[in-house]
Amino acid sequence: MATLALNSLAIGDLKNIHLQVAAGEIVCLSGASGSGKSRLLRAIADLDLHTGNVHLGDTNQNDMPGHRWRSAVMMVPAESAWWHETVGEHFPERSKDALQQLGLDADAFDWEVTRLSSGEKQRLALARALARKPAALLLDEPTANLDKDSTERVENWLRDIIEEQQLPTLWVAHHEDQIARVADRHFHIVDNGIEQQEMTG
Ligand SMILES: Nc1ncnc2c1ncn2[C@@H]1O[C@H](COP(=O)(O)OP(=O)(O)OP(=O)(O)O)[C@@H](O)[C@H]1O
Repeated sequence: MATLALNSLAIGDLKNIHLQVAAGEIVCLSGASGSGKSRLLRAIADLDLHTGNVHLGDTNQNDMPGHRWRSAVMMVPAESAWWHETVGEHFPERSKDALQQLGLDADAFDWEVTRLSSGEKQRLALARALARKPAALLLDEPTANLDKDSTERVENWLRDIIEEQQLPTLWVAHHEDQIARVADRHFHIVDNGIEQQEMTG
């Protein structure tokens, strides 16, 4: 049950970012294309050089080896890389629950990754990330390739897990209606910083 805290974080054009995401809270981040949303997530995941501090609970990002930090503060990028031939090889164990809850065929573990549609890849990337039991989540447009039904199914699945496992979550989203459905708070990138928005609905 930890808070994810950004203090004076700076990367690219984004400067002096301060934000605390509480355990179980979903903070949505929006901004124009190229405004730095993905780079901000990459800085928090310690994938790109940045200045400032990121803490998960009492742990400073700088005090933990990068690979351990990234398995705790798990980023799901918009486009995931797949290292093995079949889907199942990317998972520590073959629990079919997540697949079914995401509306995927229970046999998907045996499929070759190349056979997956972009929407299936996106759902599997989420299932793969959650199977590793992270302590915080960074989601980069997690439903970008999904139709309306799949989007709502994935939103509900994520919200349940985030609540149940009390994961502080930063969720990059473009659509106001999605933000209204999932966000506890919403920030928009303005003038190289983030500005809290009023929640609608
Ligand atoms: N490694 C890098 N070094 C320097 N500049 C970079 C690097 N990666 C991305 N950029 C630039 O930083 C800016 C922000 O990119 P980013 O991918 O974070 O935007 P974004 O807000 O996520 O956009 P979109 O909504 O289109 O995905 C862009 O101008 C991009 O070209």
